Amino acid sequence: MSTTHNPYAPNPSDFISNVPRFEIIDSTLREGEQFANAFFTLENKIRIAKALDDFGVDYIELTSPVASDQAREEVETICKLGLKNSKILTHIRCHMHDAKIAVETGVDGVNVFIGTSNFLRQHSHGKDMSFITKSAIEVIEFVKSKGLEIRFSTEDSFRSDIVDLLNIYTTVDKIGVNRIGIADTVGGANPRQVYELIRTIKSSVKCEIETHFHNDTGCAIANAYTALEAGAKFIDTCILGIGERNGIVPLGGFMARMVVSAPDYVKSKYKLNKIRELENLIAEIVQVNIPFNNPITGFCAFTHKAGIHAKAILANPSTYEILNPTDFGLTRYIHFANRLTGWNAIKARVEQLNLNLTDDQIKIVTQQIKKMGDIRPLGIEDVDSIIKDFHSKENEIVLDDELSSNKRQRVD
Ligand SMILES: CC(=O)SCCNC(=O)CCNC(=O)[C@H](O)C(C)(C)COP(=O)(O)OP(=O)(O)OC[C@H]1O[C@@H](n2cnc3c(N)ncnc32)[C@H](O)[C@@H]1OP(=O)(O)O
Ligand SMILES: O=C(O)CCC(=O)C(=O)O
Ligand SMILES: [Mg+2]
Repeated sequence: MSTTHNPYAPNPSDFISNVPRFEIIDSTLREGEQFANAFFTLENKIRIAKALDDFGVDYIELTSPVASDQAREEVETICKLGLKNSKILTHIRCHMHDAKIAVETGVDGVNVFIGTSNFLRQHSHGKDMSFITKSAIEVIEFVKSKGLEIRFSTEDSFRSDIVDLLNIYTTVDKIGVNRIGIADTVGGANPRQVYELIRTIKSSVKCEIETHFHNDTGCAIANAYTALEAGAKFIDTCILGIGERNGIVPLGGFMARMVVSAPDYVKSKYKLNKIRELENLIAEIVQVNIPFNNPITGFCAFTHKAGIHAKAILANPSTYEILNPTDFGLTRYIHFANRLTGWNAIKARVEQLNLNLTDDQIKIVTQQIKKMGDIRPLGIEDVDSIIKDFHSKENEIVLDDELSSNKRQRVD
């Protein structure tokens, strides 16, 4: 027997990795409010905050209280909910005006940001690095003096000069911040760039690292995972990934990634069976459908179709599943009403229908199903009626055989 390890055929346990004990900063009520379709009433904000708390996210980030009178009221109201699991943050510009309002709202901490790339320095706030550094120090010291958590983030970190980044991060680290934030604001970073930047920054600061990945190029979850491998601890998420443009790391998809990499930690900390409820809640409020290929909750995320897959799934679901639907309170489904089906899947259906057919008979009826599946899409009723017809005809043949053998016996 060969003992060569095949790297393309890992066991489920081969996906477990040594990522740190990460924490989730869910920004559905901040970044998510920047999603084109989002209009959150106070009542809905409370529903979402309570649902996120129940799921177990570590932090909930709220829209700046400076955005509007109502926004401020919402921050104050959510801070008074007395959530059990989640601390409350608000997200403000690196500006004393915003900081003074934020610290009065009752939040546990403040997430401060300012753009450091040439694009943002020229076209957003127009400030140079020395002004940014001065404002950062002033705001951080002020928020700390109020006894609140403080995170300082550079917006558009991946298009910022590395020397500027190291200077600003080491400066704020020396003053003492809870976290620094690294943001892929335009969603252009790839996992290798994420690994390199976070490794470099991690080796220069003592504080923890939070990350914020946009999904413009489809790398958000992969980048979040790589950030953890590189030493980040906090990941920003939104339910269904909603946010500015096409959004950021989706909470559910990120959980799918992490339950494979750190199953004990994830299952003990977060109520995975609440993901569907959370996503349905947001989908309804922002009027979108859950994508068919969404991790975990897409309508066919646990549906197996081809005969080869169905046979192996019936023998051992892990053969073709890296996620176990029961971890999310869901069930798997075997789609047997199509021409790609095989006799093992049809046998399982015959057993469900409580009918008796031999394996050879099931192979014949499977061919009949495939013939019909060549002509048109099939429903379960089509397959069931083919099986039942076949079964009745086979029974008639048996009865005929029995009758003629009885007759023969009488003649004999
Ligand atoms: C990448 C991100 O998602 S960052 C978070 C984005 N979030 C938001 O924008 C929250 C909602 N925003 C708002 O309600 C408004 O934009 C406000 C209240 C913050 C500001 O409104 P306005 O004063 O009317 O300014 P406006 O939105 O047109 O422009 C942004 C202003 O913030 C300044 N600014 C932008 N980023 C920063 C920053 N990180 N730190 C300090 N100032 C900043 C800009 O210079 C500009 O000020 P200016 O008009 O004096 O030049
Ligand atoms: O505050 C941050 O770290 C991120 C802000 C943001 O939403 C972004 O840069 O896309
Ligand atoms: Mg963002």
